[in-house]
Parts: sequence; C-alpha cells; structure tokens
Amino acid sequence: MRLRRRRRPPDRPAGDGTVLETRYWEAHDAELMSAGLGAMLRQLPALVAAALRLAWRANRRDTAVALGGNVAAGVFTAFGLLATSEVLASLFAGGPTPGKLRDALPSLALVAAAAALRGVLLTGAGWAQARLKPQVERAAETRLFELTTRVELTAFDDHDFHNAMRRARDSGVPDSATVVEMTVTATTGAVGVAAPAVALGLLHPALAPLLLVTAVPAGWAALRVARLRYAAFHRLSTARRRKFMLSDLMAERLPAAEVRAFTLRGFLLGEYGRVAELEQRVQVDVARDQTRTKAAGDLLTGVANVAAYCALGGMLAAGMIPLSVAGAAVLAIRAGQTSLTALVQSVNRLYEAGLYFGDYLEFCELAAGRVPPPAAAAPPAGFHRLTADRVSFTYPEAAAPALSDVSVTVARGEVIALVGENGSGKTTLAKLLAGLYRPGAGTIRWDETDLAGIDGDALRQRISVIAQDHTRWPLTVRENIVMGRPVQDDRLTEAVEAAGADSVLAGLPAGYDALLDRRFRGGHDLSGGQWQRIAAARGFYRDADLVIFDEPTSALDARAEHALFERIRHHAAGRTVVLITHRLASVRMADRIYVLDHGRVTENGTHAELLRHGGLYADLYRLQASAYEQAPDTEDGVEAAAVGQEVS
Ligand SMILES: Nc1ncnc2c1ncn2[C@@H]1O[C@H](COP(=O)(O)OP(=O)(O)OP(=O)(O)O)[C@@H](O)[C@H]1O
Repeated sequence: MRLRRRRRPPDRPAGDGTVLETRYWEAHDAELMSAGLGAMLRQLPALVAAALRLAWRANRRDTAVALGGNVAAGVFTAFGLLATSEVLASLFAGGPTPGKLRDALPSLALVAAAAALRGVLLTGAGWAQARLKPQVERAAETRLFELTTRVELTAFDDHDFHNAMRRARDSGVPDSATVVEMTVTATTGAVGVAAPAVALGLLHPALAPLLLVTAVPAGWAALRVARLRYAAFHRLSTARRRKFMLSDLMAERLPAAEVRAFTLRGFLLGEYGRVAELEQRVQVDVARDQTRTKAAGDLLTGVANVAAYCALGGMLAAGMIPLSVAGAAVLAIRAGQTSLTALVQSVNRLYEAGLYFGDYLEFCELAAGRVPPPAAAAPPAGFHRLTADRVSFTYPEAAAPALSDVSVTVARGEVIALVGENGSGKTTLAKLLAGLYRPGAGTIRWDETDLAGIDGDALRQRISVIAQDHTRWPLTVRENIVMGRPVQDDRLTEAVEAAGADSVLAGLPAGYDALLDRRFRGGHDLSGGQWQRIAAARGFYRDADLVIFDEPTSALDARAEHALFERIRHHAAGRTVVLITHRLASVRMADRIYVLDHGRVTENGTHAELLRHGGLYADLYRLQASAYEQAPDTEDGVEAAAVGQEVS
C-alpha cells in the first residue's frame, strides 16, 4: 500500500521569532504530509484488506472466528430490535394488562434468546481477537527482522532507509496488531450500526437516514484529529531519532565517562533542548488544531442529534409511524449511536494506526527491494587464488569513490597486508573482499568464479571477518567466540590460546559462561585489549577459507601484539589472511603488502621491495622506526632500532 505524499513546508519560526535552523539530518526531504482526508478514506478498504491478509497469515481460525462471530452477533442484534418492536406493539395495544403481557411473552422470549446468543458470539469473537493480536505482532516483527538482517549492508548507510526502518520498527510493528484489532472492532461497530439501521429500515424506510445524519460530524472530526497527529509524527521522525541518540549519550553507562572527561554536558543539553523545542512546538501546534477540530465536531454532532429527534417527533405527529415503532426507533437509534461511537473511535484508531502500518508495509517493500537477488550458484569449494580486479566502490550519497580501480591478488596460504593512511580505503576493500559490499565496477573472483553470481550468505560462511569496530556482543564468552556455530571444545580452546584470550578467561570466575554485559546482574565488562582478544578468538574459531583481520592489535600491549601476529602467520597455513594494520613493524611478515592512498593501490610488493622503492610505505615505515630509535633503551626500542638499521 502506497501513501501519496507532498512536500512538507520549511520549519516555521519558533515562538520567540528566531528561525530554528534545520540541519541536514532533520531535513524531511521526503517526509511529507500524507494525502488529503478523502484520499485517506479511500485507502481504508486497501488497509483493511492488508490487515486481514496479515491476520489470515498469522492465524486463519482466530481471524475467521473473530470476524464471523461479530457479524453473526450483529444479525441477532437486528433480530432482537425487531422482536422488541413486537413486544412494544403488544404492550401498547388495548386491553387488560395481564393479557397484554401474555401476548408479549413469545416476543420477549425471542428478545432474551437473541441477547443470549449475541453475548455468546461476542465472547467467542472477543477471545479469538485477543489471541490474534500477539500473533499478528509477532508475524509483523518477524517479517521486519527477516528483511533488516538480509538487506544489503549499504542500506544502513542510507538516511531515508534508516528513517523508514525506524518508523516501521517503532510504530509500524505495534500498529500492525492495532490495525488488525481495529479492523475487527470496526467490523463489530459497523455491524452494530448496520443492524439497527436495517431494523429501522424495516420498521419504516424513512427512519434509517436519521442514523446517518448523526454519524457524519463525529466521523469527520475523529478522522481529522488522527490525520493531524500522524502528520506531526511524520514530521518529527528525524528529530525524535536525534533525541533518542542524545538521551542515550546523556543517560547510558558507556559514554558517561567521556561526557564528563570532555565536559560535554552543556553541549549535549543544548542540542537536546534544540531538538526538544522543535518537538514541543510541533506538538503544541497539533494540540491546538486538534482541540479546534474536536470542538467543531462536538457542536455539529449536537445539532445533528437535535435534528434527528425532531424528525422522529414530526413523523410520529404526522401519523407516519405508530408509537411502538417510534419507541423501537428510539432504542435502535440509541443502540446505533453507541455502536457508532465505537465504530468512529475504531475507524479513527484504524485510520491512525493504518498510516503507521502503511509505513511498515512501505518499508517492507523498500527493504525487499534492497535484498540482494537470490544467486543460483553456491561458492566454489575454496580457492587457490583470490583476485580483486579493477574494483571501484562509492558509498551511497558519497561525493567521491572510496575505492578506484583497485587490483589485488592473494594465493591460498598467503598473508597480504593492506596499509595506508586513515581513510585510504583499507576497510572498504576488506569489506568488498568479504562479500559485505558488492563492487560498483570490476570483479572479485575466487579462481575464475566471479563472486557477483554467488549466494552472499553461503559465501560469508566461508569467510571470517574481525572488524576494526567489532561488536561487543552482550552474550557469554563462549557465545562471543563461536558466534552461532556449533561448539567444539578443542577448537574453542585453540582459538582462545591463539588469540591470547586464555588470560582473559582466567580472570572470569564463570569462565566461558561469563556474561559480557554489565547491564545484567553478574555481568562483566572487559578492557579494550581484552575485548580485542575475544574478537580475535572469533576469527581463529571460524574455519574459513579467507580470514580478514582489520586492526586486530590496535588495543593490544606490545607482547600480545607480537604473539598475535605470529599466530596469524601460522593460521594462514591452508587459508588466506588479509591483514589491515598501522603497525608496520608487524607488516614485514606479510607475503605481499598493498599500499592504498586515496582509494587507489599506489604500491605493492614485499617489505624489502617497498623499502627499496622508496614510496609512501618507506616513508611511513621510517617515520615509525625513527620514533623507536629515539628511545633505544626500551625493549621495544631495541628491536625497533634494529628495524631502523634494516631500513636505513
Ligand atoms: N559507511 C560509509 N559511508 C560513507 N563513506 C564511508 C563509509 N565508510 C567509510 N567511508 C569513507 O570511505 C573512505 C575510506 O574509508 P575506509 O574506512 O575504507 O578507510 P581506512 O583506510 O580503513 O581508514 P582507517 O585507517 O581510518 O581505518 C573514507 O573517505 C571514509 O570517510
């Protein structure tokens, strides 16, 4: 289901006359008020159909019982009203009271039976409806996460995608259940209005329109109020995301130390105030417009009610209807109005939730379009040579390519190192080699097989990536290392020893079962270097053809760093290792070094070849070596001094 949208006008000046500058992350470039009221009403059938499809998929029986029970209850309502009219006719007839009561008894029995059956049906339908709600929410959420975990990685760099995902997650999923619930409730309300309307029509054709007259103003007001609320939500979606981010920074444990160390309090509170003011201003505007709309709706409903009862009185006075029919009509209009109020409220809620549900459906469509197409081919059984051939890549919305015309070759059993200054493209290249991004141009091949035609998930089963900004999973040590793979104790011990994480485990009383999250009782936190060892153990545990270590030692002490590079060299036997590091002394052990500069490979060769070449690598290497030469009395300095001699 697609909502038609129009551009949102620029933010208006704040109350004090200053213009609240809209920053780029707040620019609702595509955030737009939805279509007009009429168009929204026209969307209701599509919305109801989508809700019913969702409910049907979640549980057919409960959906059928919830809807069928309500419709059948409506039939008994109409039946009960007609029987009531018969009861009244018997009571208003001439003759002695005992006789009138006796005559009314059969109709009274019908009224009681209809009420009892209606009650049973409504109870059954209500129970089915209550069961349906969590099932629908679960189905919607599962669909969302199936998509968010499958979309291409670049989607997460896309502002519009991120906003759409936030709206779908925060409101779309809960409102999918609301939409189903309100569809059933609205059906109940509609049947509850239709039944008296039919009963009124049967009593006298001129009575049915009276119900409609009282419906229009209340319905208009409720729908307009919902539309105003939705427009505000849509407009504030980016600001709210920023506010959540700021509140996390001000009230979470992790950034708490830096907030103090950098005395960020004033800055953060200022930013928060700016966003909160925008939010408050929009909310107050909306509340004012809603109050006006509600007041107008109440006034018009009152006028319509007076008109309906005057018409009824007129018909009675003109002898168009007998007193028993007028009495039944009053009851029917009352019953109809009660159901009408429920109908308007549920349509109102359905309409509002439907807009968020529309966001959810749109996001699912958007995300499905960003799921890589299914690739027929499975990855080959390993490779002898991995080749990146004239590869280029540009991040979404980026002005310049992160990689241009990059070619890299690495054989099985080799270690290659990617070096270069910050932002030169090393991590991007590693992500392309890992199949996390697809190149915009050029090819990545395992032997002669182009990875573009290979199933991404199957490929990544064969690759191990230890990212520079690896995730600190709030799981146990064991789960943090095996990462969803079957637990093999021998392998686990080997991986932990290779990464030097055995010393980390020694400090945790619960060992592999220790929970690495301080937010939970009994949870532990680790130092940066300790976390890095756990992350490295992940890389060693996974039996992969290609292992990528991106800055695996940035937080390690010198001894651990040296040991880890030794283990990486050893680990490459039978595999291929891509190593990214700024520690050039350790890079010497690589079989080949690629130097990246502004997204291009500018040099490649062995350590000795690159030093002889005298380019960027030699410059960077000498710079690092000279830093150690100035402190030759330390253990590292002695080694580095030796390195320095080799350099010179
Ligand atoms: N998700 C992203 N979206 C847009 N641009 C990005 C993204 N990630 C990286 N870039 C840009 O791509 C370029 C290459 O970044 P990359 O992370 O590959 O560099 P790097 O060589 O690994 O840097 P470092 O040594 O600092 O880790 C940089 O200009 C960076 O700003």
